[in-house]
Amino acid sequence: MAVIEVKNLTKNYGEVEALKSISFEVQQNEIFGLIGPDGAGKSTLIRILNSLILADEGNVSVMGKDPNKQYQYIRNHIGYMPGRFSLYEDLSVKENLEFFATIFGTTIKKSYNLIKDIYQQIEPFNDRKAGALSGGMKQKLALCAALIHYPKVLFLDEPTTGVDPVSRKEFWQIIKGLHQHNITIIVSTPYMDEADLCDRVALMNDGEILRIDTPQNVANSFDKPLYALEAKEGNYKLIKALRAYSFLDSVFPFGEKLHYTDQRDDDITVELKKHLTSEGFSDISIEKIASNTEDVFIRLMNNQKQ
Ligand SMILES: Nc1ncnc2c1ncn2[C@@H]1O[C@H](COP(=O)(O)OP(=O)(O)OP(=O)(O)O)[C@@H](O)[C@H]1O
Repeated sequence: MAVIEVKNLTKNYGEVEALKSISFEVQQNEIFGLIGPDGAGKSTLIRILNSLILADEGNVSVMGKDPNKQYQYIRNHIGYMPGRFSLYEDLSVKENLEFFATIFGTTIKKSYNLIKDIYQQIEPFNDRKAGALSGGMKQKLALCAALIHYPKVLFLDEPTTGVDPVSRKEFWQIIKGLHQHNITIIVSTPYMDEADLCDRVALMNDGEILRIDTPQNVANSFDKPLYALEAKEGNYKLIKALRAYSFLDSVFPFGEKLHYTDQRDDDITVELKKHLTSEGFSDISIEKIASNTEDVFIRLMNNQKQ
């Protein structure tokens, strides 16, 4: 059964088209990732699903309810962790949790089974003011607060943005652990590597969904042979030379190398090396590689611009 159904959803802020007629479904107990850069429309989408803002057009159903009309039901049965820390900095860890538990007519004790793995990590700081916690701890507290009423659906808006790599990894272990509690999770992130940790992802850019699929299918959907390139002269000169090459299909920086596709589909390694040598490049390395989610995303975004 689909827990979330979105059909032709549109949202504008004045001239800005934040969501351009998007459609998708999220199934029960999925970890569904909204992957995309700043401004893609992820927060807008999450806020509409949460009943915090209204859509301009389209149909939305969350747990079978319309966020415009049955927002009280939705708010009682979802958990929401906004992008910015939104708890009370002047209250202690325990006071914050007790406050949110009271709002939902529950207690920390009643929710303990669900939150214990996370809560145990912040419990030693129970009396510390939330404002004095480290970034990773604040994030765990916010997650506990979002879970305090045993939500059926959990929305996490960029929970790992600005978080150090170790805390990011820990946080994803926690998300995975929530799976066993039968909670459907919608998580947004600008980090492409986090796509692989979701069951399915929607790649979003500029108010549109460019692709929805499992991370494996997305990564495998690159439609051309892909090469990683480098040369002693450096990426800047190499990109310039490749842009002038008549067989170029696409080239973009990727980590310390360049990722390159050619108009020809047969193996061009020897041919391209010869060409770059004739252009004065040395220590040239050209390697045929497997694509990943980021390659596919960059390609889809480039196609979207054209
Ligand atoms: N309240 C608002 N008023 C005007 N424009 C807005 C408002 N909220 C968002 N936007 C614009 O709508 C577009 C989508 O923004 P949104 O915040 O949904 O994207 P996002 O993918 O969550 O990215 P971010 O990480 O920057 O929040 C952006 O162009 C943004 O500037």
